[in-house]
Amino acid sequence: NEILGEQCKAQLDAEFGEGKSTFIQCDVTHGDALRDAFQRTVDQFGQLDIAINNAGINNEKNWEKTIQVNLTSVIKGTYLALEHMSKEYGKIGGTIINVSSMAAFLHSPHQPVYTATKHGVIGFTRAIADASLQGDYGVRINVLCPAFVDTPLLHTVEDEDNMGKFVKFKDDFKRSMNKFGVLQPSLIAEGMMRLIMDNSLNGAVMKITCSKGIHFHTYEPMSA
Ligand SMILES: NC(=O)C1=CN([C@@H]2O[C@H](COP(=O)(O)OP(=O)(O)OC[C@H]3O[C@@H](n4cnc5c(N)ncnc54)[C@H](O)[C@@H]3O)[C@@H](O)[C@H]2O)C=CC1
Ligand SMILES: CC/C=C\C[C@H](O)/C=C/C=C\C=C\C=C\C(=O)[C@@H](O)C/C=C\CCC(=O)O
Repeated sequence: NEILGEQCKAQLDAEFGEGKSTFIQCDVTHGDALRDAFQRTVDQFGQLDIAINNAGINNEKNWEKTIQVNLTSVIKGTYLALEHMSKEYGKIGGTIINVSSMAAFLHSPHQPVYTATKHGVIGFTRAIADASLQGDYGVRINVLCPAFVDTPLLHTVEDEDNMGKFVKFKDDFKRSMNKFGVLQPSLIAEGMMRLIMDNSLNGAVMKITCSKGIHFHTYEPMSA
């Protein structure tokens, strides 16, 4: 989103001075453009320390696009970040955050493909985090699962262009939002900072909800 991206850069320039940030417009589903965005970032700032694969859409009509953005591009973004961070590539380490959703824990019958992508982000992130540990990549990789957040994405549940035949269930969504509440983006940012700053976290599944705030999902240890 070039308009919001340039606005964000202007805010950062005002706060931190010119040259401390850059905005690179890129469609994450265009592999070469995504690779180029990572390379231009490293060319400008010298190294890559933190990567957050956040782009996401809600489109049950064009569900193949939803898989491309929400899952395939998160996997591609993770692999590209590892090329610039991992000791296996002679780099110095770093940290990656992939954005899933509480939809992976409390699925909605009205978003079957969105739900599938968010489950996939958790599974991939936990697995690649283990690979990073066992392979001594020097990279911590964690996943963040927000509940409903007050952003434009939330309003797409009312659009037939996004929901297709599931738009008739939009009142169910409103009931869920009333039941579970709607978070502010600032709390999601707080969760991201915690994942970035806590060096003990790798393969963690952070959940952020109105009822429990920032907390972590725990899995039963795998038994033989
Ligand atoms: N808003 C909510 O209730 C929740 C959102 N999430 C997740 O949070 C993440 C961020 O979404 P929000 O900020 O809520 O929505 P948003 O719609 O405000 O932001 C999504 C961003 O992704 C970008 N984007 C979409 N497709 C893209 C593409 N092909 N290439 C590059 N950028 C692209 C958009 O330009 C936009 O800046 C998403 O992964 C979403 O699934 C997770 C749980 C709850
Ligand atoms: C297109 C935007 C639509 C949805 C955005 C988002 O990705 C979907 C969220 C879906 C579900 C949200 C659920 C919220 C649940 C809570 O707030 C919890 O308090 C409910 C209690 C337990 C959940 C189960 C668990 O924690 O394992």
